[in-house]
Amino acid sequence: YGSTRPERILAEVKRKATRGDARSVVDTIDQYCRHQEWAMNVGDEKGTILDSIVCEVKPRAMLELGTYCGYSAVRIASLLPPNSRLITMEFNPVFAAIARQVIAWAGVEDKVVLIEGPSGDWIPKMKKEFGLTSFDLVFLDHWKDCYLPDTKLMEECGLLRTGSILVADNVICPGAPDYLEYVRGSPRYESKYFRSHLEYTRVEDGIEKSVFLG
Ligand SMILES: O=C(NCCCCc1cc2cnccc2s1)c1cc(-c2ccc(F)cc2)cc(O)c1O
Ligand SMILES: [Mg+2]
Repeated sequence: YGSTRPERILAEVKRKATRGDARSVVDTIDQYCRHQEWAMNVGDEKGTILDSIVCEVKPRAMLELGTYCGYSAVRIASLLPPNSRLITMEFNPVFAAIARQVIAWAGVEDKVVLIEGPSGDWIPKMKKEFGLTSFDLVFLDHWKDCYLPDTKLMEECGLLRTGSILVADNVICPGAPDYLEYVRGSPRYESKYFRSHLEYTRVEDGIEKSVFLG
């Protein structure tokens, strides 16, 4: 029987990473995905860009769309100030089950809430479910054709405030052209592109950072 890629990544984390050491979990996954088998983590190069934005913003309330194995959730959670929380959303229950274990192994489970299901269903009920006013920072890393509709939905649901920051992975590869056109063309956003590469490859990719102006 074949294990899944996320299961093999979890096995590698349990074998090689130090329990409670988020950095070692991140490095173990990067090593494995660079040298053994590619996987769609944001990766070390784009991860460094994400780290710098998280450190600059110091979000109290952060949302991640697209958990996968929990790589970026661990990366982000390890940088969050005390009393802040990352809500990360995953559609695929198999990925979510693996991510919960990776997050626990890294010892950041008290900063992370993992929710399962499609973003379109969850976004309208997040304020009530989590007693939120708005998100300080949102990392978009889920279906690329959902970046734009979900951004509009977050605006409509009042989940963005003046100064909220959107960080979008993969705006070049696989690409999110409609999203890019929107945030770059809208007077309600101040957008900036950080050129990088698709995780573990030489293919061009990048991260778009967009400040909501209200
Ligand atoms: O698809 C990607 N990520 C999204 C997985 C969608 C799952 C979810 C949907 C959904 C809906 N609602 C709530 C939560 C969620 S989670 C992705 C793909 C590549 C890639 C793949 C092949 C390739 F040749 C080149 C790049 C690289 C990346 O960095 C990616 O992030
Ligand atoms: Mg991605």
